[in-house]
Amino acid sequence: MNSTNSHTVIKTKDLSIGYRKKNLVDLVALEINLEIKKGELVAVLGINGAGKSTLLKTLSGITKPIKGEVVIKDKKIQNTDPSELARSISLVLTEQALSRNLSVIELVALGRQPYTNWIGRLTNTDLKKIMYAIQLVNIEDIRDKKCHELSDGQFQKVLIARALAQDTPLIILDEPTTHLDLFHKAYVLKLLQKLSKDTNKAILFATHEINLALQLCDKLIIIKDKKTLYGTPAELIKSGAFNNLFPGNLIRFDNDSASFKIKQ
Ligand SMILES: Nc1ncnc2c1ncn2[C@@H]1O[C@H](COP(=O)(O)OP(=O)(O)OP(=O)(O)O)[C@@H](O)[C@H]1O
Repeated sequence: MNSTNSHTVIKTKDLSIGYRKKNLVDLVALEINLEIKKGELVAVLGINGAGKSTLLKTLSGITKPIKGEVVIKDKKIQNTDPSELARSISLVLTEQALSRNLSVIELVALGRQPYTNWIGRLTNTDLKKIMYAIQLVNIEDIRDKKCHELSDGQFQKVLIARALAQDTPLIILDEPTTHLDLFHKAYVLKLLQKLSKDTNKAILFATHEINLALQLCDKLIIIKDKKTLYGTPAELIKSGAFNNLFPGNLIRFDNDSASFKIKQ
């Protein structure tokens, strides 16, 4: 296997993703070749059912590749044990059944699980990382609230703080702006952009907020018709990647404003 550049956080080689049922393979996308580096903010885009969640699940080791490789720290993900993986990738799934009865600080502290001993006792280093994560996301004022008392936007920030406390080189988020209003969508994605630069972590997220992703991300992964395109927003716009992203004639991509418009 070729060794990765020291700035590479995760890469794939001829990766095919999908689901196996008995002897049948349901292929979602194929020949995915991408490389995400430290400090990069990368969005996965595509219409409903294109395969965004499947890609994130495969990159985080939850779903096995159908073919090809996912490589983290020069090692295939299949050969990485779960505790090592938990120190490499933190995963934020908005719909996950997390106890909303925990306080904010307790939920953020769960991010330290990969490092704590079997009774889960937190060391001073753990506490420092928890407080630092809370400070980075600017939620000091709600740290003692119960999670069920929070708005969706506040809860999303708490989940991001938990991922930061886990202190991994890669954070993966599946639709982190679902249920948020336009202001909070922009706020959360701008926060992710700032965190990627301030902490030098790679942050990868799936989203339907294409206009915001075009403005904020370093790179974009587009999944369409089982194929992926990977590049900077400028490269993808230039190659016409957005022109046929959606079916029909309802919306069109406007190159000048780099955004989608309703066809009048
Ligand atoms: N556990 C599963 N088993 C079999 N097929 C699945 C499974 N999960 C998803 N799929 C199928 O894989 C395809 C891609 O689904 P996926 O959830 O990855 O898309 P998505 O781009 O994240 O969609 P959305 O934007 O609606 O969340 C779909 O056809 C879906 O039905």
